[in-house]
Amino acid sequence: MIEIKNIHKEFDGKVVLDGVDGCFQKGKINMVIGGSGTGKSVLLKCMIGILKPEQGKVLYDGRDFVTASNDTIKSIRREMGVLFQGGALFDSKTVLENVRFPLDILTQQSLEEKNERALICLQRVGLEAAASQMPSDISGGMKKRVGIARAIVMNPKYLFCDEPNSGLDPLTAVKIDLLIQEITKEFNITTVVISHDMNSVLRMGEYVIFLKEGKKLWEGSNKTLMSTEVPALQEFLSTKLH
Ligand SMILES: Nc1ncnc2c1ncn2[C@@H]1O[C@H](COP(=O)(O)OP(=O)(O)OP(=O)(O)O)[C@@H](O)[C@H]1O
Repeated sequence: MIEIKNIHKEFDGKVVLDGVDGCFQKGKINMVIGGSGTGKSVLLKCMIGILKPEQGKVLYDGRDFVTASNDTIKSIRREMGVLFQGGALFDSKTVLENVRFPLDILTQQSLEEKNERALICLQRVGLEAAASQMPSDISGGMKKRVGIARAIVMNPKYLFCDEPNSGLDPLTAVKIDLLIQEITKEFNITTVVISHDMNSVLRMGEYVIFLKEGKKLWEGSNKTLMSTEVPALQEFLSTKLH
């Protein structure tokens, strides 16, 4: 479980996150939604330690990431998998080398062990046949799958996905959502997904927080989302679902 408490973040006096709370459960797809510029990516960056909030706590199963010692930060980082927007693959590495990369920098395993683990993860996303291909030779959907394989290669407890569907056609988007859902359940991961895609939110958002201008204005499940009485969320939904 990840709990965020009273997160504040500002840049040059401009408040971007204003006291955001949330509780992201294990084995569930937790989603952060909201319009453009409302602080979703900044929240994700505060959660994974790319940015430091001025105030607030990010508790990983009770361990506060914001004030943790370097050793605790390192061990929590090893428990995180991140699927970056666009996949963020290294163009000069093969698919297998991309998936193996976290093992190369974070473990002392032999090359054989690392390749074996990377191949298992590639199999899990249905891409073992593409192991020796270069990222430039595979489709956008395949790149996302490689990104997912890389994100799970360290057996994470926590998985973060930033706009996993961006740039994908609707059918491929559904397949990527399904894969993220299956992996979350199969390995009992606390998964946090930032999304613009309402189809995706309605399909899989077991816990959803809605941000507007850096504040959390609503939280609930995909089942209760459409009956919200929060005007800002109603307005957001009306622009997304015509
Ligand atoms: N490093 C930074 N320095 C200054 N301002 C920043 C920085 N990062 C983000 N911001 C500002 O914080 C606000 C929130 O940005 P953020 O990227 O979190 O929005 P978002 O909700 O993810 O939007 P989108 O859906 O368009 O990606 C924006 O006004 C943005 O300009």
